[in-house]
Amino acid sequence: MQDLLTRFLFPMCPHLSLSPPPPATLWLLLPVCLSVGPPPLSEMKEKNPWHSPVAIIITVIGVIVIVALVIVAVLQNRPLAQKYKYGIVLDAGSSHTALYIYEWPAEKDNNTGRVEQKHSCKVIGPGISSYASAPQKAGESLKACMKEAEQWVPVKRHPETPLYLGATAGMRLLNIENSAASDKVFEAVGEALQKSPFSYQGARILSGQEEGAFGWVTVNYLDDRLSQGLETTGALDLGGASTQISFVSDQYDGSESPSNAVNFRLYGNDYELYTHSFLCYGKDQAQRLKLAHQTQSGPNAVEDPCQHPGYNTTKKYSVLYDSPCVSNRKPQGAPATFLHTGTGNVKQCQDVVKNIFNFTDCKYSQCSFNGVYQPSLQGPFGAFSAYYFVTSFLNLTDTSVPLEDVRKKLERYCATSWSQIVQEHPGVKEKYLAEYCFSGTYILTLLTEGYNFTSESYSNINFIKKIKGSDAGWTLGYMLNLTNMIPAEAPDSPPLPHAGYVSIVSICAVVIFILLLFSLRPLWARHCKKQQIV
Ligand SMILES: Nc1ncnc2c1ncn2[C@@H]1O[C@H](COP(=O)(O)OP(=O)(O)OP(=O)(O)O)[C@@H](O)[C@H]1O
Repeated sequence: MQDLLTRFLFPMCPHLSLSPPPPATLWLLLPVCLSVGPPPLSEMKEKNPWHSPVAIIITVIGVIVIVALVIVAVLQNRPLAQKYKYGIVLDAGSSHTALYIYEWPAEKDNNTGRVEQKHSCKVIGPGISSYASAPQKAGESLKACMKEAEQWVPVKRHPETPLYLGATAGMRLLNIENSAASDKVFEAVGEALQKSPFSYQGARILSGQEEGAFGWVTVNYLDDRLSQGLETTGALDLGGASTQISFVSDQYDGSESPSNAVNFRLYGNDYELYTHSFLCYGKDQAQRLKLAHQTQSGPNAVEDPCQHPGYNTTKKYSVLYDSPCVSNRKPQGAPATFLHTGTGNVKQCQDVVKNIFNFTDCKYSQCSFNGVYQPSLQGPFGAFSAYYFVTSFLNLTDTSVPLEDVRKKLERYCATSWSQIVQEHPGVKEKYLAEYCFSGTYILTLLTEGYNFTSESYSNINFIKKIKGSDAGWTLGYMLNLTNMIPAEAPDSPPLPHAGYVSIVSICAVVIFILLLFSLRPLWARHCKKQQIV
């Protein structure tokens, strides 16, 4: 090649030198040769070589190349039409089933905080455990939400979209009571879900520990605490049939009560999580526990301080005791029904509620209740599900309000007559309305006497429904875990973002081009001089 240059190209530039320069400098001289062109000897000293037509052409080409480079850099980094992936989780709870659709950018499977809830659908009817005597209906009940999901997820993504069903305390209880019935419900549900166009990954009962731990993952993932290695938030979940508490405590290394430990390695950080699920201490089952206690003394009628004055309803024993949480407490010779009336007295309600807890037995260094170990509370807490439904209805989500004032507010609410409550809240389900006084009292008792939140630490609780548009609950954490979307190690990131890299390369190309031209000027001048001398 150098030979070619010496033979053909160099003679085209006789103005540079009569004897060809060494081959290594030929390449460097070439642009100068072409750009400068052979000036007439007379003008050699005066005329600015940069004004020659070839120089202008070369400059224009240089500018075009630079503009092209910049255009390539800009096009390379323009926001592309984003492609998304999807995942669907059905939360088959004790009181109802809900479907959640999650969405994340297709190329960012492993990135942090990018999975978001796209849509949720509340299945009409009760939880799947209520279909024990007609399992087919459990499957049918899911159809409407599954149809909705088909519309929300783009058709071409259907076959690759994983679909999971996780059942919680309602099915845990049914499984304890009648495992054959629980299997049949799962069979029916599985059949229905297999017919969907999604990639069905199975239905199973989550353990209480999983429910607590995945709720904690969800809260901390959505808050970007895991990826950034920040202090984590504890998770408080109050369902219909069970309740979970999960948090990281410096005091807990799993040696005391190891059954409460869950270990995670997420984004390069190790977490030793304390978690406990109390079966039968969800809001609905706790109400049963309380009524079961109250009906012991007088089976025909219960005067309930947790119901509003004027509340008066006949209830069936068969319904009240239809749960393994209370079935062994049914009073001997109990009538078919009992009269449930209200007196609306919070202090007495608190005393009745306390009866469902055992605060005395504890074989560990410290306990929450029922002999369950609990390390000292630490850090902020997110409280969701029924914690939020109840406190938001009662206007008690502001935890900066002193606990004493919260209690006074609840006292006034409970003392309000039932007729007034119904009149003031025409749009609220009567079942919920009848329970807010009890639920509020239960939540305060559970938090303060059960989990040992004090007047100070109570203000560390945040009652939440959603975080950045996604519902707080176990479902997102469950899906992130099953799809391996949270890496154990922090992902290696390139030292520069792509846009930065392209910009730096472009700038360097321009600078090198300019430096090259300038560095060749003396060379060019020397050759011109040589020509003059000759
Ligand atoms: N708007 C509301 N007001 C009051 N209570 C509500 C409201 N919506 C739901 N609930 C009740 O809150 C409780 C918790 O609901 P959630 O859906 O979280 O529980 P679940 O998943 O059915 O229960 P579990 O997790 O124990 O299986 C249930 O008792 C439910 O009936």
